[in-house]
Amino acid sequence: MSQHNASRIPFVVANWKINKLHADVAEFLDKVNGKVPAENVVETGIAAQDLFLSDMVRATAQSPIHIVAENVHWEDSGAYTGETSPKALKDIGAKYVLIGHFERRKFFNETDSTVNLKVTAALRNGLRPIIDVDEDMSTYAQFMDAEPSVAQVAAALAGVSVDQIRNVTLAYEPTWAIGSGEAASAVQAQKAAHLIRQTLAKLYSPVIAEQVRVLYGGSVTPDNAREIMLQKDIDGVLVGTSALDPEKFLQLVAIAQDPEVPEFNIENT
Ligand SMILES: O=C(CO)COP(=O)(O)O
Repeated sequence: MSQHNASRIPFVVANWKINKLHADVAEFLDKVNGKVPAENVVETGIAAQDLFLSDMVRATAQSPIHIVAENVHWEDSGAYTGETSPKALKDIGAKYVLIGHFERRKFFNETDSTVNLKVTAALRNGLRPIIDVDEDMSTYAQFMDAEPSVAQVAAALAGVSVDQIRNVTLAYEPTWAIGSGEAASAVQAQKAAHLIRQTLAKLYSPVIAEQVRVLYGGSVTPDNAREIMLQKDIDGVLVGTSALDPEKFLQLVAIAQDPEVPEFNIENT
């Protein structure tokens, strides 16, 4: 993982989806504040519902944890009832935004073209996109061609400049692994991350491809994270269920910090 390139600091991102209430958010942050490493060692982010983000920015003001939105609109302002402006997210102190998550594609009709509009809107406003690319079982069979993932990467990044790509993180999340308890194997995840990196090399350059972070997401737990994070092209994890638990979140961060260490002891944090 990141030891291969200094710009690829390991990154652990929690995606809470819509699973926490106000009091749960405060309790979680109380438990992890002061226990995550500096952001030049492991970067950490927590994605939550928009309505909690301002409170979370305040609660983590003294912490390196970054606050992540789960979605964003592609226009900065205007008559778009119910949407969230990228300008407003930047204004409240959000740093990253998830774009193109499989659940957004499945339940809210997001397409490659709306993903691309959102990516460019985020970058225009100084937000860093974490772009999800997925793959379903039927395409996995022809995985070495892996056109869907490759096509999603290319479509999401249309119009993204060489300067902007440095602020982009990609996340490979196979649809069948999300919430299923069945993560991709480390080898499968590595193959996909490598393919994403090859796509970046074609779109930009081999040097840039080595500088962009690629995460894995889908049923990551403290038990399987170590092997996944040891893979050469994987720079971190995007975690749903396990990251609802503050202790597991801290375990994942500790693994990202040093995946070679076999056992993590929470007492040592
Ligand atoms: O969707 C995910 C992260 O974005 C993964 O969710 P799970 O970790 O619950 O599989």
